[in-house]
Amino acid sequence: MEKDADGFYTPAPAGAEASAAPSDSAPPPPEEDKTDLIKSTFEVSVTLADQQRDKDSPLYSVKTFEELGLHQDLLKGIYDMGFSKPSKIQERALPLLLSDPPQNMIGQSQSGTGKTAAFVLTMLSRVDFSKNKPQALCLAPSRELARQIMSVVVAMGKFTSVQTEYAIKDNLPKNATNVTAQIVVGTPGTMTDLIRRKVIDVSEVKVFVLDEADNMLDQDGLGEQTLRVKNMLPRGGPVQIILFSATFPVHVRTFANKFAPNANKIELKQNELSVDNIRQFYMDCRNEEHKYDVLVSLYHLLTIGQSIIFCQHRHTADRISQRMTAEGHKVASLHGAKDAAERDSIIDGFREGRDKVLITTNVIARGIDIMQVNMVVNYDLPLLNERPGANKDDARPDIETYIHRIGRTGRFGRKGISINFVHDKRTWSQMEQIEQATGKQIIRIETNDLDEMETQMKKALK
Ligand SMILES: Nc1ncnc2c1ncn2[C@@H]1O[C@H](COP(=O)(O)OP(=O)(O)OP(=O)(O)O)[C@@H](O)[C@H]1O
Repeated sequence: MEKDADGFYTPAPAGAEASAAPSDSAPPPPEEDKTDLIKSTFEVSVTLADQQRDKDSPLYSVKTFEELGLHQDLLKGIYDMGFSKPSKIQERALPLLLSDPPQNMIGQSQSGTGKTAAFVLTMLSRVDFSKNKPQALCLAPSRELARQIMSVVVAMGKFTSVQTEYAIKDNLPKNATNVTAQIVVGTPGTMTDLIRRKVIDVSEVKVFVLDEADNMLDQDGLGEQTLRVKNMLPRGGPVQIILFSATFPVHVRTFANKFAPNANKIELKQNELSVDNIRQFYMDCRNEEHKYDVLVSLYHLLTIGQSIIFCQHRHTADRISQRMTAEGHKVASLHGAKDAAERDSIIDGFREGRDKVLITTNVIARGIDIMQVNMVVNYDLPLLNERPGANKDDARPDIETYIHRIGRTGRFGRKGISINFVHDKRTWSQMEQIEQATGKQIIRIETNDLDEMETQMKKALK
């Protein structure tokens, strides 16, 4: 993050993190890559200060962090991270989260508006650093997100003596016996396993956080595993349950209310679900093969900043990344079938800007926060789980996943672009359903006029 003398915020230039990395791993972009498009991203003078003064912005706040009742050491951590003013969700949620006696919370706010800080600051505020026992547990749907949340815990807790531990696959040694860290962040399967084996003693746990809570509670997803963790928590002492997400579809709300009874609630209206700084486009492709050709023709634009290409299936992600690599393009691919170490190194490489194009599945559709990502491509539109034997033509779009996918760009007030590939009647109708559900227009761009495409994109990023 970069701020100028007036407190204005300038989006981090593409590859900014990379320039902080050793020079052999992240060479500066060649001069010829610095097209008008990249300049336009640099020169965007949308200021964070302006957005934080606009009542309608999710980044708006009246108060300062000092007024939210945070400990001095945490304020130091916040300022050290470069934050100056809270966002709307932080301003509204933190006083409720920190009040005593602790109350449950169901909090909703658009992607990239700072929910992580709200629950991380709560965990850091509630734990007793003098006790060497787990006191706050946080669950996320993917190891990538758990690792990212942990990096926020560590950064915000930099001026405290907090100890942390992961509950993610292949992280703790097989013979680990006793976790002494106060804050444990992980995924539900591994967390359950470690609690069952008494590696994690939950007797002192007082905060339980679910990030991407609608996904974590969904019976078609991680719901069962998450409930298992909750049922192992101490029943005597009150545990503060905190659920956060950008989306809470109707079908999980009832369960969320049961899971976090009597919670304070912060909710969004249906037409507020995605932020306006993400401009949405679609490209009319002729067929599956043409989708691939169009993607390749976009390669130059994809690499100006960073981009994420979402596919519905792992094999598609593998196939197109292998094909593009064989044709001399540099792309990375990530999905759940890769082993833990490989997943870590792929996402780290992308985060550090060594790779600019990441081809993936829904595994990182949620939560992943990489500022330089200014483009998301839905190579395949996200679909709800197809029931065995169901007619393919009836497949419905997965609106929540769509909102989370496009939310990988346009983080904390930055501009971003999303492009949907449609290639037949079915995908066209699915896109229309998405447009209707989100209330946001999706604009057509030509597939065969690269100059026109670049012009439109420049405009969108301004
Ligand atoms: N008050 C603040 N001032 C400046 N930057 C902030 C502030 N709060 C959060 N950020 C930054 O904004 C980005 C987005 O925050 P975060 O990842 O918490 O969003 P989120 O609401 O959890 O999004 P998602 O729904 O996609 O998970 C992060 O890079 C974070 O460091």
